[in-house]
Amino acid sequence: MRDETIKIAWKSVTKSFGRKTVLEGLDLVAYEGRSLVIIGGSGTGKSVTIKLALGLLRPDSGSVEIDGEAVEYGRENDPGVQQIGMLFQSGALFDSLSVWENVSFRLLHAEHVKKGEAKERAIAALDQVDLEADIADRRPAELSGGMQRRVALARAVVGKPNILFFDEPTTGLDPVTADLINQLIVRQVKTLGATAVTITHDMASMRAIADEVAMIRDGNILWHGDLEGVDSCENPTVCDFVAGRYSPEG
Ligand SMILES: Nc1ncnc2c1ncn2[C@@H]1O[C@H](COP(=O)(O)OP(=O)(O)OP(=O)(O)O)[C@@H](O)[C@H]1O
Repeated sequence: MRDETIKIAWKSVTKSFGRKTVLEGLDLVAYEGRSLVIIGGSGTGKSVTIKLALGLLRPDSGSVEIDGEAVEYGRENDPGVQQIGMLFQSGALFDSLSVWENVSFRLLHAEHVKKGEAKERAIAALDQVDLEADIADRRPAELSGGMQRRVALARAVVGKPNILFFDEPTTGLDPVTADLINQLIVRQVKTLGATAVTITHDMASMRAIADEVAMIRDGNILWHGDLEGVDSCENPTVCDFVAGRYSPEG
């Protein structure tokens, strides 16, 4: 039986930038312990949808709720946000910091964990993504792109969050490395029992990660259903999008 507890709810969310309306009354839910993948054309508002849930953007109207409580704009450093892990597009590591300092950045600077303990926890998180402790003192620039992405994943999970956001986690990686990242993401989501919300243009990644898929179009959710519904073509526009077929409607 599926756990139908709603973890994150976007409720009639509207968001414009200048005269451009990006989200127009968007309704979406992410269920506890499930992995939701958001797809849609470029510039349709996928990143904006996640940024609203992180409190990095404020909706013009409507709201985003986590565990039934409205997300407040600018609350990234609040204790409540500690339960959220985020993997940004292309990893976004700090070049001037060592690998372990990157992984434990939030532990050191927001939670004020002591250095020794923070390093131990960083090494444990690196182990979770199959990276050896001996890379902890290296700089990100010394690592391959795939390893950097794993470090970024370790950083997202080090605080044992119960919500994980992934923004284009496989962009720029070769298919084999992308597959490894997908597997590590699935493993982390399952180990933590987290609710995951992923944005991707990579349909192989969607298939590997998703329990559910939602497609954004024209400022709202065109379709939201189980991954199987994509393959059985419940919605022809979603089906065309996933198959990479141009559709004048889409
Ligand atoms: N801070 C901002 N200021 C002005 N415009 C913005 C801002 N953030 C997003 N936008 C605009 O909102 C629209 C949606 O952006 P968003 O990044 O959410 O798209 P996306 O669906 O994630 O696209 P992509 O798949 O190409 O990454 C775009 O037209 C973008 O230019």
